[in-house]
Amino acid sequence: MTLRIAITPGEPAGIGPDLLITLAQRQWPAQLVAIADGNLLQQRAAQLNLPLTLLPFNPDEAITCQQAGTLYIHQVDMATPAIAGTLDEANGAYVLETLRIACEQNMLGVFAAIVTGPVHKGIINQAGISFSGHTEYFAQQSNTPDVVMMLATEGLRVALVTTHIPLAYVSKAITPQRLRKVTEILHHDLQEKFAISNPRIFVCGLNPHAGENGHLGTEELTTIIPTMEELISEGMDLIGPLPADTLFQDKYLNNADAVLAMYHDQGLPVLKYKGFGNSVNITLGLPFIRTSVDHGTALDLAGKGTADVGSFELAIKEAIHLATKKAQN
Ligand SMILES: NC(=O)C1=CN([C@@H]2O[C@H](COP(=O)(O)OP(=O)(O)OC[C@H]3O[C@@H](n4cnc5c(N)ncnc54)[C@H](O)[C@@H]3O)[C@@H](O)[C@H]2O)C=CC1
Ligand SMILES: NCC(=O)COP(=O)(O)O
Repeated sequence: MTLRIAITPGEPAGIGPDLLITLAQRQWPAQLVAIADGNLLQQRAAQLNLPLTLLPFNPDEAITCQQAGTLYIHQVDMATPAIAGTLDEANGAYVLETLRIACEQNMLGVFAAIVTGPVHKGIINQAGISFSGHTEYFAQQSNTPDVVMMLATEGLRVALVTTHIPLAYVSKAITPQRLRKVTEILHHDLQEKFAISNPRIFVCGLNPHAGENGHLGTEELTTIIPTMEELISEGMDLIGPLPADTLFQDKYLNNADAVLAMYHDQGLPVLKYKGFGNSVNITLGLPFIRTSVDHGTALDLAGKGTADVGSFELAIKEAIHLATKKAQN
């Protein structure tokens, strides 16, 4: 069965378009539909000296595998032409519109998954649109109250209890309800999406040394341990809370199906140190499959042809893999 995958290249001044054009030089076992401005892709392909034939996307046509050097295009007009490496807030609404269409069309079943390239959160906000990330945006657009950001590389999966919020708000955001919901979604998706029958999840503490019995912070005693005890009594295999500074060692990781970190910069630096360029970001709990890259817009590399395609490639492959499994079930 051939599947149809929506791809949003993200910020037009960043490396997302470059990476998509580079990856379109090969044949894919799925139909890849870029939701983007075709003029941007043609202009960037010329800048990178790569051939690109854009084929108008028609959802009523039969789904065929992607041929090398081609991309299907669902046209969304930019407000102004993009210059590689130079952000322009005039295109903030365009970026959001590509995400909105991708979400809507996935909800309607036109696509089997969404793969997103990197967006620049700052320039979207500068354009007057409140935006903290794809994860939160897709949750809101699909009316999903709780979703989980998980990044995965060979040998390590890291999921986050909180995502794109200021550090000052993290403690308050780690409520028993949120921790329970995140752990349930992670546990469920490790079973359903990754075929792990009884997932073992290692849980980080929030405070240094996991609070040192309340002497260095109390969230472990008031929230994390009681919630974990409840979930363990319901049958989950949870270990922790362990001090985050010593959790990420093979002794634990060799027996872990995932690590649950309390906040963005607790878990992701370790994941990216291990596998930057070879990691994929997967949103768990959404009503559709969504994968993404492990990196940002890398404006310093846009238009130069030197950006590493590894993570974008993995994001497309993982989306095809997850969507194929879902279709088979
Ligand atoms: N999936 C997404 O939409 C993501 C978006 N971002 C956004 O990207 C913007 C820039 O963020 P930064 O923190 O500067 O991170 P960044 O990932 O864009 O750049 C950090 C460093 O990594 C390098 N780098 C990034 N991707 C690379 C690649 N594919 N190949 C080779 N080198 C690469 C860059 O050249 C730079 O030196 C921010 O607005 C951030 O919010 C960040 C992460 C993910
Ligand atoms: N650090 C991950 C990141 O910024 C990408 O998040 P999202 O846009 O996929 O929600």
